[in-house]
Amino acid sequence: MNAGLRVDTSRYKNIAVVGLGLIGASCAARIRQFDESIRVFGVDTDEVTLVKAVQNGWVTGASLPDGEAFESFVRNECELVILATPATAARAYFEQLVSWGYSGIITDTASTKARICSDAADVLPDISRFIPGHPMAGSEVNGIEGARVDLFEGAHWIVCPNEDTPADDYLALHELLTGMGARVISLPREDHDRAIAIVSHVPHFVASSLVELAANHADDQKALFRLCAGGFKDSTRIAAGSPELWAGIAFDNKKALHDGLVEMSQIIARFIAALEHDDRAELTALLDHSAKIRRSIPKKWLPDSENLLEVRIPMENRKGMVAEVTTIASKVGCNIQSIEIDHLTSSAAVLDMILTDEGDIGRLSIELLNAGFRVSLLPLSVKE
Ligand SMILES: NC(=O)C1=CN([C@@H]2O[C@H](COP(=O)(O)OP(=O)(O)OC[C@H]3O[C@@H](n4cnc5c(N)ncnc54)[C@H](O)[C@@H]3O)[C@@H](O)[C@H]2O)C=CC1
Ligand SMILES: O=C(O)C(=O)Cc1ccc(O)cc1
Repeated sequence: MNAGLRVDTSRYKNIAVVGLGLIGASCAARIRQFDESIRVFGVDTDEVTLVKAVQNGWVTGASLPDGEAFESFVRNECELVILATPATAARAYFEQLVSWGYSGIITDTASTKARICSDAADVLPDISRFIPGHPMAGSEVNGIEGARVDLFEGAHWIVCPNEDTPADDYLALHELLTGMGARVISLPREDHDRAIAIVSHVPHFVASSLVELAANHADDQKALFRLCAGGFKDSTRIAAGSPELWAGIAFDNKKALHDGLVEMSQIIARFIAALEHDDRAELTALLDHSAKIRRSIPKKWLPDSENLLEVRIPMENRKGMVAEVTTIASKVGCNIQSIEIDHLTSSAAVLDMILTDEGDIGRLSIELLNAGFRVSLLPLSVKE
């Protein structure tokens, strides 16, 4: 790897986690395990949750939202706020943080991005301080009881930088999240809700529908549900999630969820039609198509080999460069293990990314070149 003065990206040493439920407490626990020197201040409306977080050693301080200790932490120490409440609660925190003169970075974990981004834009005097995030890991067990230190291990964590996002802030967040075991994917915030409707929100409502179907046919629920094999359990686990949380997600992403469910009903209608027409070939073709696609999804996203690739791109005062480059890398399936800025001289810097052996490197180079970047690629031996 090239020598040179590195920007210190591990600079988040004082982090506030607001909402210590499944996601927030898992974040706090993992951050503390990753680096004990990081101070994590936890905030929740539920006092029992605060006590558990402190007892487990997942936070170094904790208070209710109106606690003086929270205000003092934000005013004097805090460099990063992670909002891990339902999305509807975020606006009040943006307002509170602004009133306390907070100028550090705010990120979040909400399942939808439109509402929280619009609230941030309304409230924050400088929208570049908000970098939206969304871990694609979770569970049907909500609250701190469901929290696990390894929840994000190997999971994708969507981050939505845009042209306003300062490179150093994005890089520092990337460093923290990869340190927590997650694999960071950049996605434009405008594309997030439509994409996630298909892979998360529609599946949740389909899972609930399957449970409804079975319930409609269960005189004695226990007897019918005892017949469930793994398939039913696999496809319905998420239906046990918090109804309040999911109703919130549904209305925050109403149009995309609605359109996805309509499309889903059209797909089911094709199965119904094939049955009605005794069309075995059509039914088999439909099943074959989805079986092939399902089999091609890896159980775990793992690099093909331990080979790493260093990608270096001169930085030419181009606004939003980091968002653009990382979004292109995510689009072609490349996994950025680390990303840093090499300041070669006072006026010349290079964006330096280490990629694992995944994705379409050829397409990455072409897309970066087409976007006007000068790119150099260097295979790295694992021992370097
Ligand atoms: N459940 C899941 O699998 C996933 C959830 N998310 C998102 O992460 C966020 C948190 O979800 P979960 O952790 O699952 O929810 P949760 O219900 O497990 O935890 C939420 C926590 O926030 C607290 N809380 C609620 N309102 C608050 C407020 N105004 N101020 C401070 N604390 C407050 C609650 O007491 C609770 O401890 C949501 O936006 C959700 O959409 C993201 C990925 C996965
Ligand atoms: O439990 C699971 O498998 C999930 O899919 C959890 C989940 C729930 C909500 C999200 O926004 C992201 C992930």
